[in-house]
Amino acid sequence: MTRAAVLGAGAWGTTYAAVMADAGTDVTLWGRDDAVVRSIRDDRRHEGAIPGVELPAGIRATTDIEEALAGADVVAVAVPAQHARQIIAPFAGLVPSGAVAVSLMKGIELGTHARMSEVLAEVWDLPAERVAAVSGPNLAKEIAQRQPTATVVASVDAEAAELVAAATASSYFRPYTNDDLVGVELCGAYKNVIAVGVGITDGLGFGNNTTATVITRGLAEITRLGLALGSRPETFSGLAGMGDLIATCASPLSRNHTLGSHLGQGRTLDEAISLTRGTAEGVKTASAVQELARGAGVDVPICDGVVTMLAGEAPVESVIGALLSRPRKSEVD
Ligand SMILES: NC(=O)C1=CN([C@@H]2O[C@H](COP(=O)(O)OP(=O)(O)OC[C@H]3O[C@@H](n4cnc5c(N)ncnc54)[C@H](O)[C@@H]3O)[C@@H](O)[C@H]2O)C=CC1
Ligand SMILES: O=C(CO)COP(=O)(O)O
Repeated sequence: MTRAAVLGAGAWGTTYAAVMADAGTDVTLWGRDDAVVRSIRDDRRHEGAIPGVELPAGIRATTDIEEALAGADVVAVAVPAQHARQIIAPFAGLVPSGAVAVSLMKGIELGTHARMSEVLAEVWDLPAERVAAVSGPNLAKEIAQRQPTATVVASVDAEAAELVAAATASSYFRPYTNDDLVGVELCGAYKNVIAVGVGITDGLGFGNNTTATVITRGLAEITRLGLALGSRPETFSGLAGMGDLIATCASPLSRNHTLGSHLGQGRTLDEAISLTRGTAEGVKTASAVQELARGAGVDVPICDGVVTMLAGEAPVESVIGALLSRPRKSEVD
């Protein structure tokens, strides 16, 4: 039986541990908060992150990192992307050699522009074939209720991807594998920026045409940047690309979408953050993606607009006006 550790007992770490337990994997969930861990262990609940859900009996929960990592074949990490490096660094000597480290996170690190699997590999000194990322249309609350969905397990190593896929496959969760790690991670991080943008237009009261336009042109710029970074074109029309954009940009469960809609309704960024429960990665990742795109010489107008609106540097209406009045061009260039 595969043994797994999931680090980070927020909405996604807890849900992913539940998926693993339902898939028959021997899973231990590590969290820093004693009360949360006790509630998961004793009451099979995490009301703060996934209210109303009874977790499977198979999840062990602990605040003891050594206990969580002992003998793990798979180590999955779900903490806020901008803090991941600092959170996981102390565990370097405890990750079993040969384990596959999996990023469940959807962000790009500010300053370094590193993808989260790169952070795991660097901090834990892992070879590329022991690193993977999971990304797709995976709103935690729906999955915790065992609603059907699919996801993508990406790794340059087919065996590593298959190990992770097998450890999570169940009657409601279908993992596909993909060797385009760069593309899959870029999609997961960048869709959060686009979801903030869609949220803003929702908050302004615009309808489905606007949503579809931002999603579609958002996908065009994600694809443009991804291809410049060496990704495969097919990844962007897949589950991690179009699939996750649809889920996140359409759902009120999305924290990025929710945060954007508060901004569109005229709230400040601080107000929007405090009204949005949980981690909205798009806020910091927007600047990281913008810098990454500048370095690659790629035009990312929606991301630029989101960065400007998040910084409060111009009224949202004028940023949208500027986007619409850019010089006309061919759709397919
Ligand atoms: N919630 C969702 O539907 C999904 C989230 N993700 C990604 O998963 C990542 C985590 O998101 P969520 O679990 O939703 O966020 P969350 O805000 O629900 O939970 C974050 C967790 O990280 C923990 N944490 C923060 N600082 C810590 C520290 N210093 N040491 C230990 N733990 C610490 C918090 O206590 C919390 O339990 C993000 O990158 C997000 O984009 C990916 C797919 C779905
Ligand atoms: O990644 C997600 C769905 O796939 C969750 O989106 P939010 O982080 O915006 O809630």
